[in-house]
Amino acid sequence: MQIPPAPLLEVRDLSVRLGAPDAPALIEGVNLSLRPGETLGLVGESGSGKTTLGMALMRLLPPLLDRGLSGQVIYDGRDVARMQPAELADIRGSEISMILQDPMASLNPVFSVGNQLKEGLRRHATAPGSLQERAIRALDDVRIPSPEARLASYPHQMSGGMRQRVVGAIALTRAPRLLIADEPTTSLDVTIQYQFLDLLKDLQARLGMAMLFITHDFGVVARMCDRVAVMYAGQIVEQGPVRDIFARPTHWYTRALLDSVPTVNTRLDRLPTIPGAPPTVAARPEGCRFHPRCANAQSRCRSAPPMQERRPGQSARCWFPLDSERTPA
Ligand SMILES: Nc1ncnc2c1ncn2[C@@H]1O[C@H](COP(=O)(O)OP(=O)(O)OP(=O)(O)O)[C@@H](O)[C@H]1O
Repeated sequence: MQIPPAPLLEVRDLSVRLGAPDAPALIEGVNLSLRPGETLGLVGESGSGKTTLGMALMRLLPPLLDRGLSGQVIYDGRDVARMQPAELADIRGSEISMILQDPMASLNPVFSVGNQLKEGLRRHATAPGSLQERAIRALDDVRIPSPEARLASYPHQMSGGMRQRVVGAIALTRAPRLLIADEPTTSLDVTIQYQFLDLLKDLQARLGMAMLFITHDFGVVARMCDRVAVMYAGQIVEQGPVRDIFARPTHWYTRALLDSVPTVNTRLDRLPTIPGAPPTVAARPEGCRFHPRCANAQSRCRSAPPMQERRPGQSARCWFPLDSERTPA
């Protein structure tokens, strides 16, 4: 039997509070791990804490929240949660990269694409060739047509899909070992979305990088991810291999989320929705945080269920887990 590689990233009991140790937590008790070459999807409704978690891993949170960070983020044997600014800058520059939802948030509008790419290449790349040649190659890698001519373009002269490719090219100049992609295709048209996802997959296979893929779209999870973690109200409530989570979710929230995804056979008037709305950070209920919206809530759910393994590699935070195959609507 082949021994799987050691995790590149291991997150242990990570919480982010609004400053003081007794202040409300944006995310709480997060545990996850990621191996080289693996893609973990992070899904959940808006406000569940996905972006906060992604930012916390890179220590890019605003100062108040960064001060409220506790737990461990072990990256390649070192704890990012305890790193000093110089070490953090080093790791962000060469080991971990991030792609955000809005490419304009990552690009500087007053510099040409070539300028921004070369800045990244100058600091990080060790590949052969002149800066100009390497910049052309970087655009070619993300399949931007006429890359040489494109170097002179400014971000506003490009389409959304092209801009996101440029952001990808800049992120990859660092040859990162971990890429955090936070809803990178949400702002793109559907066909462009799929092209960009396929491109990321190709590049991942070539570079062997691990990927944390933040999305609210299970279609994207199915296409991109090996494992998935489901977040609700600041906690991971279920995680496991994508195939198992889709076929046999054990948490009622995962099940409800999956049931609200249309398939080609679903009549839209029959699509179930999850009643109610997720709680705000300040109004999270005691016990299982999903219980006020759960179809199977019982009195025991007013106390907090621990995360427990249900099947090999699949665990959930629920007192009364589901145990049946899911038949999509
Ligand atoms: N700087 C901040 N100060 C206070 N609360 C914040 C701050 N940033 C985020 N929050 C709150 O933390 C919660 C989690 O937000 P986060 O953006 O991480 O969720 P998300 O799952 O990424 O949502 P979306 O899918 O909409 O991006 C939200 O309720 C949000 O209002």
